[in-house]
Amino acid sequence: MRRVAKSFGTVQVCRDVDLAIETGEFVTLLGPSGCGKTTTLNMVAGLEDSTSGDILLAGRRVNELSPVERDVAMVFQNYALYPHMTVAENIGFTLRMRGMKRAEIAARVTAIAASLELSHVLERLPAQLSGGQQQRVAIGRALVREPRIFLFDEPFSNLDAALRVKMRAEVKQLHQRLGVTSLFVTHDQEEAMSISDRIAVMNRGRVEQFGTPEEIYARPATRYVASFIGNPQIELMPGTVEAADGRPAVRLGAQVLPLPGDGRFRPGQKVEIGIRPEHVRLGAGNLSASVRLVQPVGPLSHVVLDWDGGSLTATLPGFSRLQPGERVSAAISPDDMLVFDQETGLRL
Ligand SMILES: Nc1ncnc2c1ncn2[C@@H]1O[C@H](COP(=O)(O)OP(=O)(O)OP(=O)(O)O)[C@@H](O)[C@H]1O
Repeated sequence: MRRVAKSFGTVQVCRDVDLAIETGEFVTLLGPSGCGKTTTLNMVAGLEDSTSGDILLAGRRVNELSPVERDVAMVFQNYALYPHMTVAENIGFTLRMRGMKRAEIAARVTAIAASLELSHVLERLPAQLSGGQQQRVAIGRALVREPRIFLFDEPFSNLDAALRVKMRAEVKQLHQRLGVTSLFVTHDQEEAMSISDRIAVMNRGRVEQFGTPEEIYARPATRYVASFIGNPQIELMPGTVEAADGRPAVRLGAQVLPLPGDGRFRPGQKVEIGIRPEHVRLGAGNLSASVRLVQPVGPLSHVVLDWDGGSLTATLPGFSRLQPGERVSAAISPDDMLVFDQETGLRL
């Protein structure tokens, strides 16, 4: 997509969306409700016209082409299976519409059903399937057409949490096997991180950052991206850069924490410091805090700390023995701190 914009009347919902998706790539549009993800996907699908800009598929402008001519396949939140047709008939439906021979349809349906582990339910009606199976039928129906691009609009949002995690893995494995270019929409950052080759983080109709899960997580371009990705959320604290013993440091309330000495910072600069929970090390360091809350989640414990600069969450391995009210000292390596310009929100 090149500089794509979309307005509904006077309301602009997408601006300057530039996304170059490689053939075979799995890309996710991630952002909160209303940020324009579905509208962007619909413009790729041809279900919605763009107000300006180019939609390109395999290098060709397709703005004027219908959804069918674009050769894209869409999987929606509600699977929209035909209730009176069997699984086999649902999967083969578009092929029958195209007038393909029965034997060829049967062969394709059999192959797709095998890859989606649906072979044993081919003669059932959708109502006789679990939610996950229905979802796989919907994917099978899209796959059987051998589309150029697969578009998914929050396909797992109607499933319970456990099934959602399972379906993520299934879709990812399917993509690894078949390599169909895919564009996936979700507001769930963990889903996006776990499934994508690259993620486009959207905010109010714009793409704030387009990168691999690691780039987005470890090197967020903006404060918004940093706070949207990560669970527990990154802790953000306003501070001012100063020089301590000739080295840059940041003052957060009464505490002073060293910053990397690579020339990125100047004294007096207003910044916002981002600290991820796994970067807070307890037991050594000059940040003195008290334990407010210990939340074990199995492999990890999230420990919420109070200090005079605010609160901070530390993620520790296993079951923490810390008690509420206990005093601890914490250290954060300068290289682990994400520093943003307070005004622009851009990472420095
Ligand atoms: N047909 C329409 N007419 C007017 N406004 C619309 C229309 N479709 C979407 N919008 C508005 O455009 C904005 C973006 O909607 P969109 O559905 O793309 O967001 P989204 O990020 O997919 O959110 P969600 O996850 O809630 O679906 C919203 O503010 C929405 O109200």
